[in-house]
Amino acid sequence: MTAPTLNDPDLFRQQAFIAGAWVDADDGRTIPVDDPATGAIIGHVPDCGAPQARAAIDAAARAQADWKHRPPAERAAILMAWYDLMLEHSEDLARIMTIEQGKILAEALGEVRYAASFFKWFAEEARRIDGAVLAPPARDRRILVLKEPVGVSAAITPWNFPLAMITRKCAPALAAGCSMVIKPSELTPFSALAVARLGERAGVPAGLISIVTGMPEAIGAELTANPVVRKLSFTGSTRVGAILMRQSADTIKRLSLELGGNAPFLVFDDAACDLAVQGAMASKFRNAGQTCICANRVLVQSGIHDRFVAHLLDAVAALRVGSGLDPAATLGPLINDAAVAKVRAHVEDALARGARYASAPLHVDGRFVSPVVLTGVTADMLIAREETFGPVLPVFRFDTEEEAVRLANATPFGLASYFFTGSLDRAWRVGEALEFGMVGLNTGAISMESAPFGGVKQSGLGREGGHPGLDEFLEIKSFHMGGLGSGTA
Ligand SMILES: NC(=O)c1ccc[n+]([C@@H]2O[C@H](COP(=O)([O-])OP(=O)(O)OC[C@H]3O[C@@H](n4cnc5c(N)ncnc54)[C@H](O)[C@@H]3O)[C@@H](O)[C@H]2O)c1
Ligand SMILES: O=C[C@H](O)CS(=O)(=O)O
Repeated sequence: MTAPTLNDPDLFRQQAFIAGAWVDADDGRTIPVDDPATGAIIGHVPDCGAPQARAAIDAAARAQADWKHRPPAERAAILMAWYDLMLEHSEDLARIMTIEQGKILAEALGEVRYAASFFKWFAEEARRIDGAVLAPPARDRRILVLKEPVGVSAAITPWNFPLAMITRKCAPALAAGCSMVIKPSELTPFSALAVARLGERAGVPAGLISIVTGMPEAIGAELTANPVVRKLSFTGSTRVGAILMRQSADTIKRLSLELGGNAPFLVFDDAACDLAVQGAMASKFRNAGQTCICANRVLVQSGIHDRFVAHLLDAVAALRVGSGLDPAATLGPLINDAAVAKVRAHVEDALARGARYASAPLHVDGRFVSPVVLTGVTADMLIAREETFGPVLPVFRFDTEEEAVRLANATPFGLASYFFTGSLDRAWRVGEALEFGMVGLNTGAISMESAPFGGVKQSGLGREGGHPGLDEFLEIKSFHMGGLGSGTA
């Protein structure tokens, strides 16, 4: 076993965090976790089942009964202490993330800061959860609109951003006065356990959050069926999101679903070419292409196509594939062998249907995959219809704006989209015509704690981040007072 070398070894936890205690699985079973770069086992976590998930839910209910009455300033102070501890331990958190998920250390550090920012932003907002007093409908009536915490919430999170996808849920939940039971991906549990340890140090009350590690089906079944859980926040594939939605129906849970994407990236003739190349590189190759919002289809207008591709190839040629711990690397390994197989299948299918390599051909070494640019890509190819989730940039050619928007929208997904143009008129037309939850105009960077993040169609329900992210954990109560002034009140 090759556990990460840390400044604070206490942050590398190989036990689940349930009801304020660090525990093994009831039956002692564990799950190995490997380093995507080497395949070496870095450690094991408990394979907890439904009973331990139930214990976490019961503890969350007990803790939330008090937490919801804590003054917002007290809740905010704990979230800010958690924020400070995340930044203080950012190097260790990044190292754990790189070793279990594979992303290059610089990106892991970026994720730690991005993840921590949700604690700060929602600590500030915890003090501003106000309701309303309505204009009285009659002399003897008064109506208050109260905002109250949903109650016990659950979160199920993916492997590709193992810290940010947790804090993007946990921060608003606690700010709103809720508690949360978290099931991280079995592929990247150590980041979740480390941030829970810091939460414990920050003063998060015992039981308010739990990290239940283990294979997903049994834990997920409990989190979705247990009526004490009033809210499920899921980030992951659309396939699993649909399963969880069905499983949550019997108890009518509030749902936040952050699901898959198939982002179009449009480059019009009047775009600033270098800016568009920078945007494509930032969007496509972050986390080796393993992000829900990365450019999955790059559509380039005929007049700029060849110039854009030429500049793009220069930028791609500068990428360096290697271990995330190698300071010279800019592309880490993919998460597992299945991810590599999907990338290979997409490239082979595209080539078989007429696409061509513009870059060097695909080269695979274990889970290290070379960056590839394909041209002559068309809508009938797998790479156009599915998330590739790897460092392959497919270039489509289009002639008219109408054709570009039609092609962009021709997907059941609607998460992120991007377009580059120098025309203000086109910016409004295309920005409003794109059927996606998020649009980047002349930028490939659209993730920040203050802006609502989420998708339409089969990319999900609800939003995370910003004020909508807080509303996901609040209920509205209309409080009607009658008989006032009658001497009976
Ligand atoms: N929209 C977003 O914000 C966002 C962010 C990150 C990732 N994603 C999407 O997530 C996917 C990649 O992440 P992934 O491979 O971890 O997704 P995944 O759906 O395979 O797994 C996500 C989580 O769900 C759990 N899970 C799997 N099957 C389950 C079941 N039957 N019951 C309960 N839980 C179950 C997993 O253990 C994991 O914790 C991609 O599609 C990506 O687009 C979306
Ligand atoms: O993979 C999806 C993540 O939500 C991307 S980001 O961390 O929000 O940029």
